[in-house]
Amino acid sequence: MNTNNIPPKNTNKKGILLVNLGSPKSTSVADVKDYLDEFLMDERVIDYRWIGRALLVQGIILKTRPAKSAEAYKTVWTDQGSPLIVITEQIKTKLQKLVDVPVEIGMRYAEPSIETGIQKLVDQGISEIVLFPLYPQYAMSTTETVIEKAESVRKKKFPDVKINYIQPFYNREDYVNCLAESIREKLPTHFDALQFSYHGVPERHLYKTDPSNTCKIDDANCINSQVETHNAYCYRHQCYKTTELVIEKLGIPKEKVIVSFQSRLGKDKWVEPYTDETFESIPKKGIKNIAVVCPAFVSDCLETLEEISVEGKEEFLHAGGESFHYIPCLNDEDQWINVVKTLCEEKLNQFYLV
Ligand SMILES: C=CC1=C(C)c2cc3[nH]c(cc4nc(cc5[nH]c(cc1n2)c(C)c5CCC(=O)O)C(CCC(=O)O)=C4C)c(C)c3C=C
Ligand SMILES: [Fe+2]
Ligand SMILES: [Fe+2]
Repeated sequence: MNTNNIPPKNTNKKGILLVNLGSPKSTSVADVKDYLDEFLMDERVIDYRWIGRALLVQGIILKTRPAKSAEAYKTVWTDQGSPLIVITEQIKTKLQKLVDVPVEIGMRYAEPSIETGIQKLVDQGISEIVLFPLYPQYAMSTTETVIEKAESVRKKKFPDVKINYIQPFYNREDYVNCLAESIREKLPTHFDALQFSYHGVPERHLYKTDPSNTCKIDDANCINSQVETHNAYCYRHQCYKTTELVIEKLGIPKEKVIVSFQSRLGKDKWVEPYTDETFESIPKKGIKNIAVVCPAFVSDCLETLEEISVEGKEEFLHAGGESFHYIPCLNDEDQWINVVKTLCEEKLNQFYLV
């Protein structure tokens, strides 16, 4: 019996699961179609009732998009596979050298799945997992669907496993410092504007996930909101907050900064301004030399390497722009891996407190 009031040491084996979005198995049209089917049939991505979602995704989008997306994937694919998965593996390898618990990766869509990742940890005797959704800002279509999926897998297949989830880190000082430093190192000497292009979401998602019902998608009731419950769940607020904190560290005035949202899909209204429209309009306003960074992504992927660095650049130059400088994501930079380590260790320690 423990008589000295010291809690018994928690000797359960612990591990880390890094979770990213996922990519198709290959660049074949069939594999891209399977991937898009799983991704877009997620009710937290296309949030229509099942029948509406199936009509839109399987009846319309999957008829033409897989072929187009497969061509795009071919332009970024590496000998090791999809950049997103290769880079997530690199993050894992570097993190593994810094922590004394096993690290695995899992993808929300396709393979290696979240279930595969948890299974690998369980096979090593682990029963307490820190799961890290690799998204700085919260969104229903990213953080929330990862947690939902992991909980459903856990309940069905691993009921004795405990999972602690790392929360969005969009405003953490260590993350902001590391992003600012990474941008500073890569900024060209001359630029008219630094553009922060975040992945877009439909405006409807913001209303849906706002527990405070106060978001009006404007400055006062979104960007500058002081309502904590709004701020904790508003993707748009968090994107603007990351931007504000990073440019403050960089000492770049607001007037030299553009925030925009990329990769919209379908006919719904998505969060504005749209990145592609910005690329087409700003050269006419005299902004001809830009640097672009994409902080919704921690690892480079199709949406940064093709949509921004190739297509976006073409759009901008075609519209009269003179220089377009893409700033890569944090990928496996050492300072970022240290932030990942700190976030994981904070959550690992919480297992000892319960
Ligand atoms: C970083 C955060 C992301 C959010 C928010 C997000 C929302 C979202 N995405 C789609 C549709 C597509 N996204 C696609 C690719 C893609 N999306 C993200 C991240 C977020 N998505 C990443 C990292 C990637 C790249 C994956 C890769 O393999 O490199 C695609 C597939 C590619 C294509 O066909 O263009 C689609 C489709 C929606 C509808 C949505 C929110 C509702
Ligand atoms: Fe996406
Ligand atoms: Fe908001």
